[in-house]
Amino acid sequence: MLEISGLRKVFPNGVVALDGVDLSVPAGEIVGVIGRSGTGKSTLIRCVNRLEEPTAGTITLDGADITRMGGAELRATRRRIGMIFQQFNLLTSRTAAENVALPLEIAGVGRAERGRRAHELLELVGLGDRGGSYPSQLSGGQKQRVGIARALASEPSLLLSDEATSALDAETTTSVLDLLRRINAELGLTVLLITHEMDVVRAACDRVALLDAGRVVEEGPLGEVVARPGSRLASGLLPSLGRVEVGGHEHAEEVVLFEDAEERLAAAIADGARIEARSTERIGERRVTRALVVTPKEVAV
Ligand SMILES: Nc1ncnc2c1ncn2[C@@H]1O[C@H](COP(=O)(O)OP(=O)(O)OP(=O)(O)O)[C@@H](O)[C@H]1O
Repeated sequence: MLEISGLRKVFPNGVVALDGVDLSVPAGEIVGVIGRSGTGKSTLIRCVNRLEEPTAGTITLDGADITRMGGAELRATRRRIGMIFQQFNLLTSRTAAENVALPLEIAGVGRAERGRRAHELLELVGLGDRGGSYPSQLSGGQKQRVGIARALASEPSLLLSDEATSALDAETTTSVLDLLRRINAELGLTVLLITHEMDVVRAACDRVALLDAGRVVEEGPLGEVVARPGSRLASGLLPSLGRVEVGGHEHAEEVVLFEDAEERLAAAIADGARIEARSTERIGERRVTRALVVTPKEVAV
């Protein structure tokens, strides 16, 4: 469990990047932090492993406050926190297996054991046969898989993902996010992921927080936020189905319905409504149906 409380970061030039962030990342969940460019997402994630020094606030991982740690304790905690990056950050002069083995080398693990673990981790991310390849011989998606295997080498309990799919095309993004979900389920890994893309949140996260000007302005489980009227996260997660031209005696409305969608729409149709467009998808733990409904003015869905 990661618990961030009252986190502030003021840079020496006076920029307030984080202005009192409160955020809980429950153990074993994937939490997405979404926000526009410059809202403090990178700064937040960098404070968690102390690549950036917080100005105030606390960050506790399984009860221990990371902001107060130093020396050996901080180094040991950092080993429990893996990180993956937008640009993969692989060493170009090393093979995939050697990149994965790097954290183990730094931790003083012997050569044979490093090789065995690196191979195991590459198998886990679907690259069991590419250990001898150099980064230049791998696709973007494969490089990120190597990055994920490397992040898992020190058996972290928390994985930080900094726009890990932003440099990848849509199809590769889907497969990397599927991999993250799989390792989250198989290894019970907790994941804090930052992104500027709602599609990433929809595909990968259990919970989401909206960061705006250095503060969390809205957050919750995906299935809960989509049901909040007027929520910025809900409108981001549920893009509009489009517009329809209607006559003066008709009324067009986009409705969001949940588990009782079929009954509600059937009742509306029985009352004379027509459905111009609809889509149903699973968001978090809920089945969400959006429908563009045209009704005679006196009927409501
Ligand atoms: N080292 C630094 N010194 C001064 N200001 C900084 C520094 N790093 C970031 N900032 C500023 O802090 C604010 C938050 O930046 P941050 O990179 O955390 O945002 P972000 O949401 O990750 O944006 P992006 O998606 O563009 O990376 C911005 O105004 C940025 O210019």
